[in-house]
Amino acid sequence: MLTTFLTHNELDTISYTFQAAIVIDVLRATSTIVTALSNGARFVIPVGKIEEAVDIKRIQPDLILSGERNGIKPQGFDLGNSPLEYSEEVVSGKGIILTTSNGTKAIQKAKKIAGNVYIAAFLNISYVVEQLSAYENIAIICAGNESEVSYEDTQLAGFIISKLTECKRYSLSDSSLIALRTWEAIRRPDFSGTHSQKLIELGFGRDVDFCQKIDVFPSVPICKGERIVRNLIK
Ligand SMILES: O=C(O)[C@H](CS(=O)(=O)O)OP(=O)(O)O
Ligand SMILES: [Mg+2]
Repeated sequence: MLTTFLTHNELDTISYTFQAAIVIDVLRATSTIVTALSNGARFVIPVGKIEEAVDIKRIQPDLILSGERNGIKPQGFDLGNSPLEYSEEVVSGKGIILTTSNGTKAIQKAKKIAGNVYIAAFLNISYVVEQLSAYENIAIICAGNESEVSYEDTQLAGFIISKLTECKRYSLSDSSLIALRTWEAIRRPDFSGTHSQKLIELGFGRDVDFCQKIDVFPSVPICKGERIVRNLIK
């Protein structure tokens, strides 16, 4: 069964569990996590609140404190939520604390409903599908924007469902069918939604271009305890 959640707020009332969950926040948290780990970061700690992130940094000052609120890097933070900031020179060998508006909250909620939690972006989609095809009962979690559906996240969910159902027979929830049909209508990333526009207005147009790239990084981040680590695909 493939069950899709179109926003992270939908997880608040879930009382059942899944073998695996995949978290999608194309703009921009999961694109940033995939990029950071692929560029050699040792781990990412996803955190819901700014104060929590700052507390971790106080105890472990060597970690990079990063994230955003309203798209912008909070005062005193080392990095924002732009994947392009997470170059090899900046993150290689480092641990990162990340707090964002939606993505890191979605990851924390995913950990409550599944033992195996993976992180997806267009940047690593085929590698994600390879890992997921081992499971029968999968939650596909789109972060969305608070309780609003995100167009890009829904497209990627549909792309993943399209690839998974090519290799195996799965039942689809209605939300999975909505995501699949959204993807099938275009069959390429279409970043014409409101979030892309907002990021372009904030000066992050290059992020919007970058996050549309497919299969740039052969790695699938996976949650291990409080950390997200790189699962290198050979
Ligand atoms: O930084 C982002 O892209 C968003 C925040 S906003 O929608 O731009 O305000 O955060 P995310 O948690 O990655 O969706
Ligand atoms: Mg988002």
